[in-house]
Amino acid sequence: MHSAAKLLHQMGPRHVLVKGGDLPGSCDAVDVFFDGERIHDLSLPHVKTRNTHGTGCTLASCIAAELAKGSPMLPAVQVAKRFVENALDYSKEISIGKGPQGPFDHFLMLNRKVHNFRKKTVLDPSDLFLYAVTDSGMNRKWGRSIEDAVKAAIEGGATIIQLREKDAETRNFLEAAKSCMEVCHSWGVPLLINDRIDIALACDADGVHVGQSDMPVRTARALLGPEKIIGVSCKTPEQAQQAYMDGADYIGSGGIYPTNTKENNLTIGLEGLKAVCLSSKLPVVAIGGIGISNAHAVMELGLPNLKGVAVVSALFDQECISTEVKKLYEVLSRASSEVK
Ligand SMILES: Cc1ncc(COP(=O)(O)OP(=O)(O)O)c(N)n1
Ligand SMILES: Cc1nc(C(=O)O)sc1CCOP(=O)(O)O
Repeated sequence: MHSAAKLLHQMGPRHVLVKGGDLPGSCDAVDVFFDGERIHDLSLPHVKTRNTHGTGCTLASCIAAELAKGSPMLPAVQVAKRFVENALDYSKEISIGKGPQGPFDHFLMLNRKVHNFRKKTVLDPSDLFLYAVTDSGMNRKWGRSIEDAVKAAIEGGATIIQLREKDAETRNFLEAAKSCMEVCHSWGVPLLINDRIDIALACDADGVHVGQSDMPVRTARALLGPEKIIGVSCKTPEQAQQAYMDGADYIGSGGIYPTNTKENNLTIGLEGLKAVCLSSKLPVVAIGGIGISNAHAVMELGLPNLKGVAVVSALFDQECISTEVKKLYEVLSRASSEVK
């Protein structure tokens, strides 16, 4: 497929997409996209069905529609591929006619609206505006419980919370997570768990945040189901494209600035953040070394899918958490009203 894509490219088109959905013996439908420089293997699970009549036309039309909306080529292809996969899954039980191939339901979106079948949007992207990420070491240093730190962050205006408790013992972590869930839900603020899918399941958290070397997004989705939020860390456009393909709900991208909170963390800077935002349709939250003094510079990039900042030490390594959250909220509000 790679060489076919390269040979086709030599004939003149700027981009080539070779479809591999019907390759025998593969559990994934792998398509190959070539832009003249890089080959991208686009892989989604293969939907087993005889109802495939019309998939090629739908794929091409969906790519054209995304391009018309202003999307670059690769994200347009990825959106179209996801759409076709959803539509195949949706149409797999249809039984019309007796031939070897059945129809693909082209009225998927309409029918979804009629039957209220649309996948629930689990994350409101505006929740990423002021994302507070806890740290057990900082709480210990200031003599606070996780619950008190979370309560103070929410009182100050945090819009989403992540429990990032790297050295907590499982039993203690679970108990704390359960109490934080009560606090968060009484305020209507989503609570995510860093890395630990087991803790998220056990306390019925709103979702998880995973890194590139943690549980893969697709496995996390299979374990958590469609209703939970999954965030994934991305430092490169390739990772951001994959995050969308894998079904993540948002991207955490950093380190924007150097940080003392995470050891040996690669700083990607504002340029790296921009590249990640531009290469994915997913909402993005910036992380790493962000605080009151530099949050404005991040948000003034004015990228439509950059929805907020995620912060650890500038909130939790401080004497009064709620005061720092309030100050940061003001900086972010000012920056976002300026770029609108
Ligand atoms: C919002 C957000 N973005 C990025 C990260 C980093 O996650 P990860 O890469 O898994 O690193 P650790 O947090 O596990 O050190 C995050 N936690 N939150
Ligand atoms: C947890 C984390 N992830 C990062 C990434 O770049 O993915 S940077 C980081 C630490 C952020 O802490 P602070 O706000 O104190 O700099």
